[in-house]
Amino acid sequence: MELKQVSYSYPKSDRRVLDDLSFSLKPDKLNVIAGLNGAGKTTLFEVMTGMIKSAGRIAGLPKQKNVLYQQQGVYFTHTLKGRDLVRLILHCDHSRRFRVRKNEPVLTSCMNEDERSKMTGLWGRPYGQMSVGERRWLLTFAMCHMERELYIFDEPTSGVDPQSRVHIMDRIGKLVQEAGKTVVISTHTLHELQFYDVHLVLLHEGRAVFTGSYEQFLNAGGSENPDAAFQNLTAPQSARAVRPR
Ligand SMILES: Nc1ncnc2c1ncn2[C@@H]1O[C@H](COP(=O)(O)OP(=O)(O)OP(=O)(O)O)[C@@H](O)[C@H]1O
Repeated sequence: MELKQVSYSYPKSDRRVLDDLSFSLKPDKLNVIAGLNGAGKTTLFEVMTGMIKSAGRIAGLPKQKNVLYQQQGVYFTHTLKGRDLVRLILHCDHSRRFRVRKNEPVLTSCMNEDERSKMTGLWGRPYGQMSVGERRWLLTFAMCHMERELYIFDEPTSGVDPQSRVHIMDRIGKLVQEAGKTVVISTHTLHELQFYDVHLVLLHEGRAVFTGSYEQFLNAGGSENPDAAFQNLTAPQSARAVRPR
C-alpha cells in the first residue's frame, strides 16, 4: 500500500494536518506511525480507512470490509461481559472462523499460559470491572482473530502495564507473520519497538520526516535513546545539534 501526496485539512481550518504525505507500508513488517500529540496519526488512519476524504492517492488499499480499525476509546456499555465482547467481535467477522460458545472461554493453541489465564479470568467479568489494560488486551486479542487484509491499531498499548503490553505487542506481532496481512499501529512508546521488526514512519508537520527500521531511526536521530532520537528528528532544524544524546 502506498500513500502519494495525501493532504487533509479539517473543515473550516486552513491548516493542513496531512501535507503532501507520501510513504509505503510493508506487509512483512510491523508498520509503526509515530509523531507528537496532534501530529495527525489518527487523522491519517481515518483517511486510510475512508472515514474522511483527503486529496492525493492511496494505492493498493483493500476493500473496506477487509480493513480492521481499532480506534482509541470506543465506548462499550459496562454491563457487557468479556464473553459478550469476544462473541460480538468474532460474530462480526465475515470469515466466521470461530464458533464461540457462551460458557467456554476462547482458548486457542497459539495462546501461552498467561494469556489463557487472562482470558479465563475476563470471560465472565463485566467490562466496567476491567482495568484499562485488561480491556485493551481483550479487545485486541479478539480483533486479531478477525480475518482481514489490513489491521490498524491506534495506540494499542497506551495505558497498559508492561506484562499486558508485551502480550498485546506479541499478539500483533503474530499477525504480521501471517501471509497476506498488513499491520499498522501508532504508538508513543518507542522503546518497545526494539524487540520487533518494524517499519517506522515518523509523522511531523504533515509529512513523513523519517521512514525506515528502528536502527536507522536511532542513527538518523543521533541517539541510542529513542525518545532523544524522536526529539532530534522533530525539533526545529536549529535546535537539532544541541539535544541530549
Ligand atoms: N474533528 C476535528 N476538527 C478539527 N481539527 C481536528 C479534528 N480532529 C483532530 N483535529 C486536529 O488535527 C490535528 C491532528 O489530530 P490527530 O488526532 O490526528 O493527532 P494524533 O497524532 O493522533 O494525536 P495524539 O498523539 O494526541 O493521539 C490536531 O491538531 C487536532 O487538533
